[in-house]
Amino acid sequence: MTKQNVVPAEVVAAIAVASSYPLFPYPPPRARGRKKYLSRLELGGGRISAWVDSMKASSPTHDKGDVALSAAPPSVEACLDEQSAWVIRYPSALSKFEHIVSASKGKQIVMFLDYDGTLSPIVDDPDSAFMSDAMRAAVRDVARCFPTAIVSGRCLDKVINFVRLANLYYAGSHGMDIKGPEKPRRTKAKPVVFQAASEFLPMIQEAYKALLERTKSTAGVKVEDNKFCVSVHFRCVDEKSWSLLFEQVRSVLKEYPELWLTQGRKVLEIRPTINWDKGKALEFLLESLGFADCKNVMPVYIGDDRTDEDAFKVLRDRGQGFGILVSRFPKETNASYSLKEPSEVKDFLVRLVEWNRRWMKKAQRSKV
Ligand SMILES: O=P(O)(O)OC[C@H]1O[C@H](O[C@H]2O[C@H](CO)[C@@H](O)[C@H](O)[C@H]2O)[C@H](O)[C@@H](O)[C@@H]1O
Repeated sequence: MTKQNVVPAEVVAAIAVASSYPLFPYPPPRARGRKKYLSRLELGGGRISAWVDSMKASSPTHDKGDVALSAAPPSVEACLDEQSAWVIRYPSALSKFEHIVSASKGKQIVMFLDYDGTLSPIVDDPDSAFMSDAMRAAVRDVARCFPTAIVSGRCLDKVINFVRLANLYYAGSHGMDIKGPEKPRRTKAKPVVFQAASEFLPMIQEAYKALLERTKSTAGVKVEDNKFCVSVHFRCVDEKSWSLLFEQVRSVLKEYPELWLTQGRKVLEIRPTINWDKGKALEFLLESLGFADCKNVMPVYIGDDRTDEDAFKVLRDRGQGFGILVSRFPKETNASYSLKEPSEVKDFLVRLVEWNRRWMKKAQRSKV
């Protein structure tokens, strides 16, 4: 078999799509401070085509046919080169497992897990994004070994219902709604309940209703109420209607200058203009767990989406722990390692639990 034969068609397609839309590399261009997301003013006419291009490039995993959109798709060799260079830069967390655990020795691992695309595979219907029983068992076992948090764009209740595990920390609405277990295991840990954007709740609910109303003529759209943010899904919307949909969303945002627009995997996300994201939630949780200034903590964050980049960046800036990006395709990221898909996330968690068991046994034996 030649090298070319082993390139999966969807990898070629996805790289082609990503390369066709250079305006919005992954992660999206960063402006300082509050300009991180596009505000009302920045949603002016000139940006629409860029947003629509970015909508096309989001979540290529699910849209193999997108390759046809590219005027001149890159060659298979170019895709291969890019893929191999990327894997060298962001090696698989499974192949570097020994390296990862040896860096964790003597440190307290704290596990942060995104939900969609990390614990559950991406599916067309957001209400059917269930995690497998095997994944649930892996997360349950990890949470028995290390403090574990689920950090999601979903609203808190929804993500708790999907995961259905006690003794975990949950951060919903992109970290704006945080809840810890009733009885935290760590003695130093404070009971956690925190809402970063409560004053925005009436406005978000109003905007949610307006978005439902304004986008109802667009077939396939799904507007999801995530309590402190709203998701407008376009995964099932015909691509020809994307600019119209963007216009409809933009017309609502014009009425709410305190709300911002960001983008995830085939989803437009509307959220309050507060300086709070998954990275801030990670810091908040570390502090609540009593690890604020601790040198011996090893936070591990696994996520697949643009919003997870905020958490990866916090870890990079702290020089502590590491981020793992879940992606089958080359993407710019602040993570250090990669995993291809949720099934690899499960394998990684299972290995971590096994390693911890062996380590604990060894430690006990050496005490006797
Ligand atoms: O932070 P996350 O837990 O990753 O949540 C981000 C968004 O995930 C969900 O949407 C994504 O997954 C759906 C189900 O697989 C998929 O249909 C959609 O296209 C993806 O964007 C969720 O529905 C959103 O509300 C979250 O913001």
